[in-house]
Order: sequence, then structure tokens, then C-alpha cells
Amino acid sequence: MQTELAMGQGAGTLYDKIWDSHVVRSYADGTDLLYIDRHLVQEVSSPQAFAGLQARGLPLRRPDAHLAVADHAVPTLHRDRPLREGLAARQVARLQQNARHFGIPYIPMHDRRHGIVHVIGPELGFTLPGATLVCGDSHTCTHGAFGALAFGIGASECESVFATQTLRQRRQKRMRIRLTGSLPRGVTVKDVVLALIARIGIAGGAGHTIEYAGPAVEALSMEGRMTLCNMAIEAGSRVALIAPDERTLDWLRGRPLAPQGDRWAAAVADWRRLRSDPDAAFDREVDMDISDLAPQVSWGTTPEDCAPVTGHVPDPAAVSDPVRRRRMEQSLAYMGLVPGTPLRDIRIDRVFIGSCTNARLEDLRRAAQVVRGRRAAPHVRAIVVPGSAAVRLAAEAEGIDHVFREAGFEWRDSGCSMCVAMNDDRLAEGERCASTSNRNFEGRQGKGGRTHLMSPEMAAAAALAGRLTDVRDWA
Ligand SMILES: CC(C)[C@H](C(=O)O)[C@@H](O)C(=O)O
Ligand code: SF4
Repeated sequence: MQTELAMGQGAGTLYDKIWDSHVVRSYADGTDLLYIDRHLVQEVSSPQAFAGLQARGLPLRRPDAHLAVADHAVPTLHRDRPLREGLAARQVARLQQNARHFGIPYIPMHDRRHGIVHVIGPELGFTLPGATLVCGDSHTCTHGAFGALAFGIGASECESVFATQTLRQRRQKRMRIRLTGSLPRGVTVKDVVLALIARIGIAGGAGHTIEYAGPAVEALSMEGRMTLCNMAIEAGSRVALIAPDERTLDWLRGRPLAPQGDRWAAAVADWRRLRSDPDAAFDREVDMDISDLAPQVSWGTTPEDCAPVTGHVPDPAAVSDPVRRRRMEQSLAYMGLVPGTPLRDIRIDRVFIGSCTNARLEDLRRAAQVVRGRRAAPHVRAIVVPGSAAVRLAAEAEGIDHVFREAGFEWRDSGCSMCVAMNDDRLAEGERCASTSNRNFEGRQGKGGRTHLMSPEMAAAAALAGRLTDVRDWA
């Protein structure tokens, strides 16, 4: 039986259609038991879930519905050497043991299919439109770029998916974000999403699932759509969705785990129905014209602390809300920044081009375009960490690794790396980094490290300038 909520406002949205098609049973408290089609497993969030299964002597309901890869803790250098003993090495080894024990497909770090879970899911065609997909990782919203109902889950939920292939969940409200206009020169979808979060706030999407729509979304590449959906969680929304279209299908066709032959044709017929009805009701609507945006950089310690690079470090004294003022003061103290400083005067020590937000081929191509024939400032240490081995190999085939190396950047193997500092790639205390990742929390890239979020082009330009800079001046 459908709950009142399920039948009420919002029925006819893409979200509700996928949700409804996965309900196994509904409960009186308004929650639904959802069938989960796909589960990505990484080394940081899974040990507890595997241990729970083992303690209860439970087998996996469907081993083939899972795919395991170690991405957070793997080194991005010297993969031919044994991992140095420590937590990271133990996490990687444990994932491999657990995958073997439970019969889950496992991708080792030397494999050509290796990469960050959110990069390889789509690459392999594990991520599919209309599917429910989960992972013990908050950036699982990335997969919504393909019209998959994808969200991050906790360890006990992972255990439930392992044992039953279902999850009990409460339906969220629906929010539609319509993007119109076209990207100005030097501005990318990363700038759009940073400006959007600055506008709606880090809790702007809380309790809601976001559907991105509008001509500017349709115009985005699949890579761009993934960047956009990836950061929904930074606006507080666990789920982001974009209706699949021809571009989605073109991107997925022939991927190793996507349906083939007749099954592909049947799947496409289903997927074409995956869109919100024209009269579908949303609980909240946000419209944003992207035509006048400038490249964005973050100055503080949450992703909403962003401003156009042409601006200045904001002054907490000008903020009337005492809570917000205090938080800004704390952010600026941590970041070592003085109000009123032009953002373009901020000197940096490090550059990180990587992460599940911005380390796909298109990102690396565009960053390489900026650095081609130039050199990183002598005091800057810059690393490029492709999101997957497939991205790395494709980039190398185009000579992109040479472009970066000749400019003095380091070219690494795939993984999360300095996005989260769970391997050896990290900032030293007080170091300042131009980063293409998604989180600038205190200590995120290493204890005492300072992160400025931006697009790959902007990070590349920052490496050349040795400070934050406007990429439009480097065209
Ligand atoms: C370690 C992992 C569970 C975490 C997440 O949930 O997102 C990480 O990927 C992150 O980006 O902070
Ligand atoms: S790249 Fe960063 S954001 Fe993405 S999964 Fe890894 S740690 Fe999380």
C-alpha cells in the first residue's frame, strides 16, 4: 500500500518514479523498504558492515550486485612497492580479504579499471539510469547525473544491503534547480555549483532531493553533470538527479557492465520514460541564470564560503547575524586571512587537481590547456591525480601527462589522494592549497592545511601564478 506522502505532492517527479518502482513494502510510519540494485564498496566505510555480517553468520543476498575498490587510502606513487604498514595498508588489505571471502567483485589498485568509486561506477556502466545505487560514501549523489537514484549510506545500512539487498528509507521532499543561460568564457560547472551553494547555503538542500533541470543542464557534458551532482551533498542534499537524455545513452552505450544487444534496446525504452512529468509538483524551486557568473574560489571552511575571484575576503564586521559572524571569524582565523584582502593576492603553496568532483578526462584536458607551454611558480608543489586508471591512460594517450610534467606538476596514479588525506598525500600544517575537490573543512587535506576550492582551470592557473588568480587572465 502506498503511503499518503507517496501519493501526494510530487508524484510524477523523476525521483518518485524511480522510488515507486523500487518499493518492496510500505510501513505505517511513512517509510518504505526499497530494493537496492547496486552497491559500491570502498575500504573506509565497509569494514564494520562486513564484520557485522560475519558476527551474525549471514551470507550476501546477491554478491554480484556489489563492486569493491580501495580508493581513499591507496598511494598515488610507487604502487609497485608494498604498502607501508599502517591504517591505510590495513584498510586496503581488509577490503580485498572481505571481497574474496564474500565473493564480491574486487578491483585491485594495479587494475586498469581502478579509480575512485564515483568515477569508475559510471565508467564501467555499473551506474545505470533508473537504478537504485548506494555506497557508504556521501558523494554517491554523483551517480544521479545518469538518472540513478543514488545516495550515501552509513555502515549499518551497508550491512543491511549486503544481507537483504534492501533498505528502509523515508521519502525526501523534492527541490528543482533550473539552470538557464550559458557558461561565460573561463567559467565552468564547478563555478556554477560553488555559486549555487554560496546562494542556498550548506543546508539549502537538506531534507530534499535535488533535480537539476533547464537548458544549461541539458547542455552539460556527462562529466559536467557529474561535477554538478557530486556537490549536492555539500548543499545538504543526499540525492541529486538529472533526467537521462541522448547524451547519457551515448555515454553509457558499450560500457562493460551496461546491458548489451537486445537488453540494451529494452533498457533504453524504459530509460526514455525517466523524466519528471511536465505538471509534476516540487516542494521548492530555485532558478539560476549562469550567464553572468565569474570564476569562484572559496575563502572559508565550508563550501558555501565562496566568492567570485574578482572579489575580496569578506569582513565579518559587516555581517549582522552574530552566529554567522562568529563562524566567519573562526573560518578566517583558521584560513589565516585578513578581511578586505583581494582574493587574487592570496599566495598558495600547493595545488591539487583531483577528486571525484573534478578529475575526469575533460577536467584534465581543460587544466592542461591552461598550463601548456608554461611553468608552475617555483614555490608551488602541484599534483595531478586522475580519478581513475582509465582517465590516466586516456590522458597519457593524448600527451596530457607531458604537458603537466613539463610545467613542473607531478603526475600520479588514481585515487582520492589529497582530497581527504587518508594516504600519504597531504598538506603540512599551515600550507595553503588550490584544490579542485569538494570540501574545505578544517584539516580536510591534512592537519592545519588550508583549502581553497575552485575549478581545474582555476587551480591550474593558480599553480602558474603562485597565488589565486583569475583564469580569464591566462587565456
Ligand atoms: C571516507 C568517506 C566515508 C567520506 C564520505 O562519506 O564522503 C569521504 O569520501 C569524503 O569525501 O569525506
Ligand atoms: S575523492 Fe574525495 S570526495 Fe570523492 S570519495 Fe574520495 S574522499 Fe570522498
